[in-house]
Amino acid sequence: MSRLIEIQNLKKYFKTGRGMVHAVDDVSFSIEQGRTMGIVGESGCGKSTLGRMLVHLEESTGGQIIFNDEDVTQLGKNDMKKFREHAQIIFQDPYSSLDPRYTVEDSIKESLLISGKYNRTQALEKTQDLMELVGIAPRLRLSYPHELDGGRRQRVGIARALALDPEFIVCDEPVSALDVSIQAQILNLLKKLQQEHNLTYMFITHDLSVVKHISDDICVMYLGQLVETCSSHELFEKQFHPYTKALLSAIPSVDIRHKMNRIVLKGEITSPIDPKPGCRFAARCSYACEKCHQPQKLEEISPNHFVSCCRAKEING
Ligand SMILES: Nc1ncnc2c1ncn2[C@@H]1O[C@H](COP(=O)(O)OP(=O)(O)OP(=O)(O)O)[C@@H](O)[C@H]1O
Repeated sequence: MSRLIEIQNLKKYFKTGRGMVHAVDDVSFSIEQGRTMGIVGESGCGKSTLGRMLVHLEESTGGQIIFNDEDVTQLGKNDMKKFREHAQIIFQDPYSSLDPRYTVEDSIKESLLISGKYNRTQALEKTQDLMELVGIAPRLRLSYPHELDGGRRQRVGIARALALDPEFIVCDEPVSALDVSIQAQILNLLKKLQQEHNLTYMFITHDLSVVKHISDDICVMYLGQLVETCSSHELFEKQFHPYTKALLSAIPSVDIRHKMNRIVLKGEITSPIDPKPGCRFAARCSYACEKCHQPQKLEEISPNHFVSCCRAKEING
């Protein structure tokens, strides 16, 4: 397996009237071709900002994004245009990302025509192929977004993302706005497309049962930082970071072996504005001590399982 995307010390800070928001702070990980990296963490931890940087909808403040061995943050205008064809995004709410004045056909055809790679006839043919690929009936080609249900709208969003044959897709909460029955259909469609087209996904969600179903590997984020990462299978078996333990303890489990006592977090959430060095979870962590106020490093605690907690070994025996 080869590495498709690697991010190194990636940062995004937003300047605000009250100070600098550290939305993504020194995050590093990589994704192998054809695999899905799940990104989990509570609201405001920087998931969407990270996703937007990886498809260059947002400029990074620092760090590197290596895509197919090239640093995307250093690309010129023409190479950036090419990169943006290879890296696409699917949004949570296709209703707001689709133009209400465009029919299904126009929405999908648009990016094909803008790319300059297809003439009108070819773009129309490819649009029809894409509709079939994502399961939109031909009779819906002239429908407008408001005439479609949520599932079909998301299928249009997926067809648009696939139009230029990308290698990498950021899926930013793509099923959170859908009914549970439709969620499964869209997740299965994404999996099928991944297998057929060897796609690499970064899948952002706050829903742990969704991430368990779809991801090969998982990154757990807390207030802009990566606190734990390993394979999905391993994370649901054994967590080392106190925040990951609390996050996973909230999932209802029918399997008695994996039943965890719910850990209710107490204490103030640290502000993302000009945070102090040290563990950002310390204010809510029952294991916090003096050492936690010093900068923490992501360390390999077992093969391919990385944790950013100076007490991880001690508290896990
Ligand atoms: N344009 C911006 N200007 C200032 N702050 C921003 C901006 N965009 C995001 N932020 C802040 O950056 C932090 C991370 O936001 P982000 O939307 O990436 O988190 P998230 O984990 O995706 O949250 P959610 O699950 O609610 O979408 C938050 O504190 C947010 O308020």
